[in-house]
Amino acid sequence: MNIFRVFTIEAAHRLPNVPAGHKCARLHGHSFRIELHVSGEVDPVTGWVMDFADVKAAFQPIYDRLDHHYLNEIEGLENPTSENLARWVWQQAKPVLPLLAKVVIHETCTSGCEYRGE
Ligand SMILES: Nc1nc2c(c(=O)[nH]1)N=C([C@H](O)[C@H](O)COP(=O)(O)OP(=O)(O)OP(=O)(O)O)CN2
Ligand SMILES: [Zn+2]
Repeated sequence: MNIFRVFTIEAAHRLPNVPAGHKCARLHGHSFRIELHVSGEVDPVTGWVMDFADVKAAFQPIYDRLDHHYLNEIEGLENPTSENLARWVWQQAKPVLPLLAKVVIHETCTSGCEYRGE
């Protein structure tokens, strides 16, 4: 069974390695939507894989590093594309959420990526 919890962060970034003149080289911001997907067996007593509240609690310190921050200043996010953000979130969250199965980043309403840790 797969469960998920959705988080929204407000954050600024710029992409340092895009071609000259690319709009994303300029400082701008997004309301990034971050989905954490957790997979496991449904416990027959609780009826859940894990408590959504425990997903939230595990992610909170990571969330606090991202929300209302300039992503480029965060170690490991010097080039904060959606892809690199997904991998960074995975690397931070997997140790505290061992059942983590997928990270989905929505950078805008229409663009984003999925990462399963490969
Ligand atoms: N593969 C990726 N491509 C782009 C990324 C990225 O992280 N990975 N990021 C950007 C920019 O940060 C940009 O802010 C988002 O891109 P885009 O979807 O083009 O944004 P718009 O909302 O401006 O799209 P329009 O439909 O053109 O208005 C760029 N590419
Ligand atoms: Zn952007």
